[in-house]
Amino acid sequence: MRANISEIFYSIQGEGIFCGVRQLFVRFSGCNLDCYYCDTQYSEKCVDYASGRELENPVGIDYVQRVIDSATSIHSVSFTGGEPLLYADFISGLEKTRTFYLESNMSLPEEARKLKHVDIVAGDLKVREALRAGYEEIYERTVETFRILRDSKERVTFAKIVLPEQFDFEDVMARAEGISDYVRCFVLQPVFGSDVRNILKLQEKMLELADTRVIPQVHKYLGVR
Ligand SMILES: C[S@@+](CC[C@H](N)C(=O)[O-])C[C@H]1O[C@@H](n2cnc3c(N)ncnc32)[C@H](O)[C@@H]1O
Ligand SMILES: Nc1nc2[nH]cc(C(=O)O)c2c(=O)[nH]1
Ligand code: SF4
Ligand SMILES: [Mg+2]
Repeated sequence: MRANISEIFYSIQGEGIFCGVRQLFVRFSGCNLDCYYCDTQYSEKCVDYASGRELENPVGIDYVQRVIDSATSIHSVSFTGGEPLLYADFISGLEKTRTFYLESNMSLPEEARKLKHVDIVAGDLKVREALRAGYEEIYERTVETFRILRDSKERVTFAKIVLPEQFDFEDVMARAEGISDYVRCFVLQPVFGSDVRNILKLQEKMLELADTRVIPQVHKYLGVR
């Protein structure tokens, strides 16, 4: 099995409730959504910063398994992208020799069913303002994906809500309520560099519903990948 991978690197997890842990990141190329704020680009080749090599895409599963098996002092392996659920078959074909952490837009429930063995799910709940079209259908698929990969004794699942300065307060509250049974907590993540005043007001309201934290993208302040 093969997958298009943009980069493999070590860094600290810069987002969400595991902020600060050391991870091996595997970044898949390509996405089914088009968020206006997306900060991610893909290189044509797979750049493996862990070993200082460049590989042709698509990369074979045996190569990725070897990188994972030789990873040193990591908390977990972060599968991100792009959208890693587009590569659910590939990820489920890997032997879980480390803790698996999934970073997903949560819009592909059929693919999520293949990935029930992941240990940590950092799932986005997209706000209407993030997307150009098709929000209602994407939201429905998001609820279903959170239901499939819900928080449990075996898995930590939390939701990240990435917020611009202006957003529909009531709509975000209602959307969050729709998945609150499936997540351990909410993380409000500002679109990087934007004003947080409205986000702090939202936190105050959302705390009536669930544990809700405001955490920015820490890796960008540190200037690391
Ligand atoms: C690049 S995405 C990859 C995983 C998946 N496609 C998703 O959106 O969750 C990783 C995380 O970065 C967030 N993100 C992307 N661009 C951002 C920005 N400019 N400011 C804050 N968060 C951003 C996404 O919302 C997501 O939580
Ligand atoms: N350090 C660091 N932490 C991250 N957490 C989520 C990321 C992502 O792009 O998925 C990311 C990333 O790109 N870098
Ligand atoms: S879903 Fe993730 S990778 Fe895709 S466009 Fe949005 S932020 Fe970028
Ligand atoms: Mg990133």
